[in-house]
Amino acid sequence: MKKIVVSNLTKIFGKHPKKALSYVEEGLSKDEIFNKTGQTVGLYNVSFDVYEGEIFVLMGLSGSGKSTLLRCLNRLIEPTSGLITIGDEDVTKASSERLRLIREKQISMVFQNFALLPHRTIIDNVAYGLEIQDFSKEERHEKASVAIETVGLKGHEFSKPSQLSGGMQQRVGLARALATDPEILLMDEAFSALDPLIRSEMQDELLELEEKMQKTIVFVSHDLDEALKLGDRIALMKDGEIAQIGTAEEILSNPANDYVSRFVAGVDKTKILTAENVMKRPDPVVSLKSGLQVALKLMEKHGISSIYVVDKAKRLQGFLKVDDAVRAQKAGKTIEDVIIKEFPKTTMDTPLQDLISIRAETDQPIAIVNENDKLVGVVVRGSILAALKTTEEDDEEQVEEVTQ
Ligand SMILES: Nc1ncnc2c1ncn2[C@@H]1O[C@H](COP(=O)(O)OP(=O)(O)OP(=O)(O)O)[C@@H](O)[C@H]1O
Repeated sequence: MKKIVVSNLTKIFGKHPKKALSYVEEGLSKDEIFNKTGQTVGLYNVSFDVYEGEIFVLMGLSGSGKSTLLRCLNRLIEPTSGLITIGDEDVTKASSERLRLIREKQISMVFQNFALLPHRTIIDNVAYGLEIQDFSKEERHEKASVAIETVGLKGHEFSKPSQLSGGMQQRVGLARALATDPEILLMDEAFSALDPLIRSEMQDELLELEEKMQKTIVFVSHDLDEALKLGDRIALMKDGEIAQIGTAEEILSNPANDYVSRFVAGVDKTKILTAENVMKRPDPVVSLKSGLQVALKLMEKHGISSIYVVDKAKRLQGFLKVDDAVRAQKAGKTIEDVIIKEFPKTTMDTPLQDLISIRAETDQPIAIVNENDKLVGVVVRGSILAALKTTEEDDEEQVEEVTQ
């Protein structure tokens, strides 16, 4: 279900957006527009949806418009034009009183610099959002304690922020955002100020928390690895526009243009892509009860030297080699007598790097099965090589393999 819908959002910084807008429409660059008008194009014609319960990452270089876009969602920055719908509500039309309520109850923000109040204890920092909502002290502390426990800071309730490490302070920031139980979390470079190890730990914890909480999260990051790790989907921004939206796999395996290709060029695809991204259809297969004759016919028709064998429920039973099948048929045997049951088999979420290791140890294609052991795909060497190539030109040279 769509939680946030952004349509044709534009933000021009400056007092005379109209002139700048007409220049953007003419195709002038951001710099040219600034030189001519003194106005800065923050965002131009941005549209995307965020689904309930997903982590949607806004990624891009410095100045590409990530923070502007994030802040437009709760109108900390006023859009110049366009529509933002949250749930059923058009946020661009919300009154200032309604906006206050939305920010208090529906959308929380986590900032890079933690933004904690230095003289307050951790529990009172976390309870801050509840305090403005006039909860009693008892209720505030009760809810804040739960949030503190959620982020793993139990025992630190009465410390002051300066007594905590950077990583712990950002946990407080997260707990404060969670304490009001918002539907949406906006996280602006929330982990960027942390040391790499702590940062990676926080990313893992956010993923774990998200699994339990199922909040809708919009996460700004300029770090590609972070975006790939956290994002269910990623919007890659360039000069105030969206260059591509997609899952990490989609962006890596099918970059929309040269800019995206260059942006993701250094990524180790073997850790991101999985069997699901590289497998091909297991076509054809033969069922156990069809018998050797049908199996041989299918192999001949498709020009293949082996075939997977499935049972009535399409569960994978093994595979059959053409030579074995011919010999068995002559000897009056059945598929069961010659079916090979030892073969590489794995699931759709197996990373490419593991597929490569499996493939290195065997000549057989790798069978990909679902949770019911049904054959859903097959990975041949050509599919792995093709996935590792980056440019379209390379793709044309795809190595074909006909073992299957
Ligand atoms: N208040 C402002 N007034 C004028 N220009 C602004 C303002 N805020 C942002 N901009 C400009 O809008 C563009 C987008 O900035 P934004 O901060 O959204 O980028 P960003 O991708 O978040 O960058 P960073 O990672 O450095 O924070 C930039 O050119 C920036 O200079």
